[in-house]
Amino acid sequence: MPGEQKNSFLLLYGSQTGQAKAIAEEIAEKAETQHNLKANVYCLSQTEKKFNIEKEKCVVIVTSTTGDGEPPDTAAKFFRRLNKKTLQEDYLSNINYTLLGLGDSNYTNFCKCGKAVDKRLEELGAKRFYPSGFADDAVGLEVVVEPWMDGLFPVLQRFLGLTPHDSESSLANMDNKCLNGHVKSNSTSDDLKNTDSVITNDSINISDVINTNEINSSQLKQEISKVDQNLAKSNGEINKTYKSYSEAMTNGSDKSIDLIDADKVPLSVESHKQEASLGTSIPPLSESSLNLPALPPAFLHIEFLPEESLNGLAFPSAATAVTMATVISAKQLTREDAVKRTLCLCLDIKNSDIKYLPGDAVSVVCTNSEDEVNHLFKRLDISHVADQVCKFDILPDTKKRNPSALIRSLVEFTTNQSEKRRLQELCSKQGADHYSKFIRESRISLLDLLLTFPSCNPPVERILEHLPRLQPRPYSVCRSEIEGFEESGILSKLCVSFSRDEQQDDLPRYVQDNLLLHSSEVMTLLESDAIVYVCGDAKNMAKDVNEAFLQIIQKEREYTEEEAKRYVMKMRLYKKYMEDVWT
Ligand SMILES: Cc1cc2nc3c(=O)[nH]c(=O)nc-3n(C[C@H](O)[C@H](O)[C@H](O)COP(=O)(O)O)c2cc1C
Repeated sequence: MPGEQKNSFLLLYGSQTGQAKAIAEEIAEKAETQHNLKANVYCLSQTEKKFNIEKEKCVVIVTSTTGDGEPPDTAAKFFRRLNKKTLQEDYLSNINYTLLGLGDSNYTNFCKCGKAVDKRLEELGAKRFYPSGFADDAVGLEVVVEPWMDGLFPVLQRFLGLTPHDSESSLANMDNKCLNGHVKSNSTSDDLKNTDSVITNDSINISDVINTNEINSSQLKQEISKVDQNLAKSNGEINKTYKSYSEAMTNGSDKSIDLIDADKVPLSVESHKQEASLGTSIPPLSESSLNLPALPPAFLHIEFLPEESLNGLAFPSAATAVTMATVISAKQLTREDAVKRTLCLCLDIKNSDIKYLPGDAVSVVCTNSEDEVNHLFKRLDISHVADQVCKFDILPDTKKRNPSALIRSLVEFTTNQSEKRRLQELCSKQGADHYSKFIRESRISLLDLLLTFPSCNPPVERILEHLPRLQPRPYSVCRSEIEGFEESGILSKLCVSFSRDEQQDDLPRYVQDNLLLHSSEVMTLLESDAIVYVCGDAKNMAKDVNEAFLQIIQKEREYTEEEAKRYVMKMRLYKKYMEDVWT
């Protein structure tokens, strides 16, 4: 834009739940602090107010996809403007852009919004100065985001005519037009079993793990005594990342090994040798060819607390203190052959202060298995302090609280050279595929990693930097009270669907069936300014409900599918179609 600094570029984000925004902010921060670049960051909703894309020279867009392949609410206006049929073919011929799409391959329309914007920009003459990337939440956004971001800066510097700090552009590594994080197959135990041909002497296998009883813990002990600290018996937090090794490695195979109960180990070693090999087929890389992410400084400090301060720590989002409830009955709602079992649990909260209304959410705090926690304590050699209470603090002068990627941070604490090498490979750009396959898709946990790399002995603070807090599980409160609303006239009509109950075939099983059954009434309501609230499962219910509305509009008003879609899109835009959905 006229008057802009030479090193500046426009950075736009479209975000529904905050991830694209956070990534855009990270790009802006890195651009400024590490690459002498200046990002002018705006939400896509600020189109025409803060920026006019057609007047820009260099634009970076980060956008997610929501609903059933829809743009985030904040990007809807931008999206509509961009899709105007009246725009000339060369409308954006002056701009140069790149795009990072966020999505989730569990959804049918993976990264639909990012892909549509990318395509439309190209159609309107915009030039892609750096390959667009599409990151998949199902396997971890970082698998694509990190290398994409790393490669972006040198290209931006060159593009803006600045001297790059690092002329080594990763463009060379990106021979595709787009960097696509959509993982097509799921890595299973079979994938791992079938790696015979690639197992080398370098491979790390389970027999190494199990036979290595001697863990070098001196470093850890040193670290612990240095900060004179205790560890809380925060088993939830410590244990959150643990998935049983057997689950991760053999995926339900009857040969599965049981690491859950430490006392039940020793494990059946031989039959699992191959399953446990991690990333063995990465071609040998020279030290200098490994492009590892920089390791940020540690930021966590641990402090003793007196015994009496145990418990009472509220969850940030909780409206009440955590209280104990007794399960007084449990009834299975689903049939025996149902894919998923649903239970109706009755909890006794007589002795608690909890009061609730329909619409509130009650969260259940599920603890982790004590055995798993103990196993991790044992591996970290901290069992002797595990029952003591402690407080974590971010060290003063910490600029950024994001830890480095877990595996990257483990490298420096690994003494065995071949293990170290394997970890380095797994966190290098070149090892990204293997990271996806052997770590992320196989759902390898922290404990799995530590067991697989026995010479890796990180101090506990570095581990804690990576562990997410144990999250409470929210359940919506609903009571039969709502029927009272109908009786008292607050509700003029109530239609309910009980999809899991045994019922006659001709009755509407799902909410979408009920909508279609009342098609004409629903259409009348839509036209009299009704607001639709959709709440629940995103993948099936919200998608099918959206489809039911499209059908109703087409049927009742003889609209084409395109027109019906525009109708619903408009409702979304004017907040007449609201979703609170999750997967
Ligand atoms: C309700 C909902 C619907 C979603 N629909 C899609 C979809 O249709 N296609 C897709 O690729 N990802 C979909 N996603 C995944 C998001 O795009 C992905 O999680 C992304 O990282 C979210 O970024 P944001 O926080 O910036 O919105 C959906 C996520 C949610 C919560």
